[in-house]
Amino acid sequence: MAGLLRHLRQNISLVSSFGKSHTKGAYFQKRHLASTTTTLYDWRAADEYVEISHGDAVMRFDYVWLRDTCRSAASYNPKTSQRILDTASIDLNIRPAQTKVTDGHLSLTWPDGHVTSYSLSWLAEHSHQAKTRTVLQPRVLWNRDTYDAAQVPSARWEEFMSSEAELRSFVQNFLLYGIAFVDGVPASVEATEAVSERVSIIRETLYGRMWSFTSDLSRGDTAYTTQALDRHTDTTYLHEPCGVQVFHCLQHEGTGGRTLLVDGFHAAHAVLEESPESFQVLGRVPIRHENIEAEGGHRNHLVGTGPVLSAHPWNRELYMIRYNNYDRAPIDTAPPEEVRRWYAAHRLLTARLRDPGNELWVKLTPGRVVFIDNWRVLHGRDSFTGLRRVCGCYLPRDDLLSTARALGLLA
Ligand SMILES: C[N+](C)(C)CCCC[C@H](N)C(=O)O
Ligand SMILES: O=C(O)CCC(=O)C(=O)O
Ligand SMILES: [Fe+2]
Repeated sequence: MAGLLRHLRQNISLVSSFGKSHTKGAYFQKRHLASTTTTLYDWRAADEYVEISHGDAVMRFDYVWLRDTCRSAASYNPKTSQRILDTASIDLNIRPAQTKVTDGHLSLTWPDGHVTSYSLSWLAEHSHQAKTRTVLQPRVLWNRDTYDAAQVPSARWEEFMSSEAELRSFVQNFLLYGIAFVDGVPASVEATEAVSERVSIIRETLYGRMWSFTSDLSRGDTAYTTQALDRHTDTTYLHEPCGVQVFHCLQHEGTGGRTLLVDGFHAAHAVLEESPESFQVLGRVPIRHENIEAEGGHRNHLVGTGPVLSAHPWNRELYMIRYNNYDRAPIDTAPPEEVRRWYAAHRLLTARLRDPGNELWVKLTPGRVVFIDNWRVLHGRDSFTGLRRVCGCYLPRDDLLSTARALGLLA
């Protein structure tokens, strides 16, 4: 238990320490765990695996994995980046007839004569050990002061739509901070759609593809009123909540209606520091959220299940927070003693999320489009008076990450 907690803390703090030692550029280089000079590697062939040592890393590759992962033309098609080899046909006890390392390459000759070759640096990069030591997505956790101090630039509509460099730096900022802005966008649904499609495909939901809403209760949800909305993430009632939310306030003649943004990972990190047990409970207890509409021509009953905090099991890196107290369903997915612990943990997380120092308030105005990482950053709004119309859409997370990788970013 103590070991696991230490492990948790190390890995989560890795995420935040990226913030402290934030030097732009270093984030976006592809990490190479190993140099290609063979002299830096030690290797040894055992009965069931090859072991490669590099620095203090000892990496183990089982033979069945080495056969399955073979990148030769007969096993893998580089044109489609797809496997050809039928994995189920590999003898699970396969052993190479010959194993050697020359010029920084491991080569294995299998009993049927087929030769598989890997560069040691490629193997090191694809080792389980490397994965447990690195974060998938470097992030800068923020509160109001650190976000303000970072002076993250907004993208400009014209450049954003035409220049790949502008798009790339926008996506970079989105990945690091979980929010990013585009300024100078024409105040229309069409332009908002164009700006969104520049980043990814649009995710259609029960609210449609592009939506535009005002306080007319046209849907059975508090968003369609003038009331304040406390911080939350959207679409928690989907098993896979929408990855990104795009907002563009097209019109507001009245008072209030400011947008609240809170870095959920920063708050979760504070919980981990204060109470690792609470952090674990929030990652362990599956809860449900629901969206029920039975009036006004809409018939929906969506239910999504998942914990408040989700982390990758191999490195304990946080990748999603689900937090919506409006849409949360009765908790019947855990025994009473666990539920009691969950409420205490939820209270602590809520306190951190409500810390005024963590609140970033912005007034969205026509022309300023915000992209919010709905798996990380919570949003809310002030109550307001007067006519206010907001449009936007949701984007699937995978497709935004795909764009990021295609632009050469680490995601
Ligand atoms: C954004 N838009 C106005 C279309 C929908 C609002 C959905 C609100 C819902 N309670 C949720 O959190 O998902
Ligand atoms: O009105 C707003 O600014 C945001 C409302 C909201 O939370 C939503 O539409 O998801
Ligand atoms: Fe919302």
